[in-house]
Amino acid sequence: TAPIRVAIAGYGNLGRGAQAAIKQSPDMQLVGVFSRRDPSSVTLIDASVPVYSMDDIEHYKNDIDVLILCGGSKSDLPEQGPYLASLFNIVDSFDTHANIPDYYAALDTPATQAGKVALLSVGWDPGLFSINRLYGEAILPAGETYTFWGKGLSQGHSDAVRRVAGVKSGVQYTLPSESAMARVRSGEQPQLTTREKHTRECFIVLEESADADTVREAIVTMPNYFADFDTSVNFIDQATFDAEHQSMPHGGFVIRSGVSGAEQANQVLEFSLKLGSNPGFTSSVLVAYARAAFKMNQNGEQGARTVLDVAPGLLSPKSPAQLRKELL
Ligand SMILES: NC(=O)C1=CN([C@@H]2O[C@H](COP(=O)(O)OP(=O)(O)OC[C@H]3O[C@@H](n4cnc5c(N)ncnc54)[C@H](OP(=O)(O)O)[C@@H]3O)[C@@H](O)[C@H]2O)C=CC1
Ligand SMILES: N[C@@H](C[C@H]1CC(C(=O)O)=NO1)C(=O)O
Repeated sequence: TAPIRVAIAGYGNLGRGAQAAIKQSPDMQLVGVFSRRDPSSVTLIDASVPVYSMDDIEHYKNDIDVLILCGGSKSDLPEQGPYLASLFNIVDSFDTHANIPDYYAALDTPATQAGKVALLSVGWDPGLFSINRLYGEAILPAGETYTFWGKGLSQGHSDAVRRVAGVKSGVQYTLPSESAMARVRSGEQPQLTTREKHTRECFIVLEESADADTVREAIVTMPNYFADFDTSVNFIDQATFDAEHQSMPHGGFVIRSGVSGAEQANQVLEFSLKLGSNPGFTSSVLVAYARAAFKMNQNGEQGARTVLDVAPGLLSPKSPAQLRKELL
């Protein structure tokens, strides 16, 4: 069968990872990369495909089976998603959790009208962690669910600080509360506030003219990203940033602690990730779900979907018969 024709929209950490993941997918062909920047200024991890201007993407409507959106959730996807969903099957990693219902609606209308699938909020949280929170609640209705991240680099929060006026470079690390995790693992089932579970640590290089207090205030009060957390903001110079903040490890776990069965036994469901590269993993999830989005559309589905709507078998390049033979 013909390869699935894939393209990438937005070429940053996720975009680079998506190109690498597509190379690992024998059933896919990368058609090209689209960027808002001047294509001649965008360097691919390998120059095997053209870089096009995002302004021209409509002209490739019939050349792309599924488009992988790798823009930032803070301000790129809210603008790009609805437009691109009117042209292509898309997958994206939108992760501003509080805004997912509104963003879902904003994609559903154009995707339905275009007869395309828009698979949003794909990744690990939201994404694989969402699926495991669902398993936990559905299978162990009498219980509590906890999610912990880090210590590691959140790309969503790093993208968000980079969008603050006066920030030249920035990253954000998420630190889980050791005491909160210990209480959960002991089976206590504590009621924990957002602030009791994680703290956030930012490292920022300021633009020449920027005021540190103004930048710090804009970050720590930022709704949905920092306002509900104890957040520290550390200002460093570019040389230190370049030397000490280039890797993007992360990870975390979802744990459901509940009771079930005639004997009302204690049951624990846990799913964990240990990521050497947050973008390298997230983009691999995006590529697997790009395969599923294409198949769903081929099967006649249209409109917005999330990972909670996707049958796991669709993620695999293997046929259902092969999967039954190999994985059940
Ligand atoms: N659901 C999940 O589990 C996860 C979701 N995410 C999401 O992924 C999003 C993207 O993360 P990430 O790839 O790290 O973001 P980046 O900051 O690396 O890239 C975001 C966009 O910025 C532009 N860009 C990239 N590099 C440059 C540059 N040097 N100069 C100018 N513009 C540039 C690109 O657009 P263009 O090419 O058009 O200029 C790119 O699409 C995050 O905002 C987060 O929300 C990330 C991890 C997990
Ligand atoms: N979407 C997150 C993926 C995980 C990481 C995270 C956090 O550290 O707050 N929340 O969810 C990311 O952008 O890295």
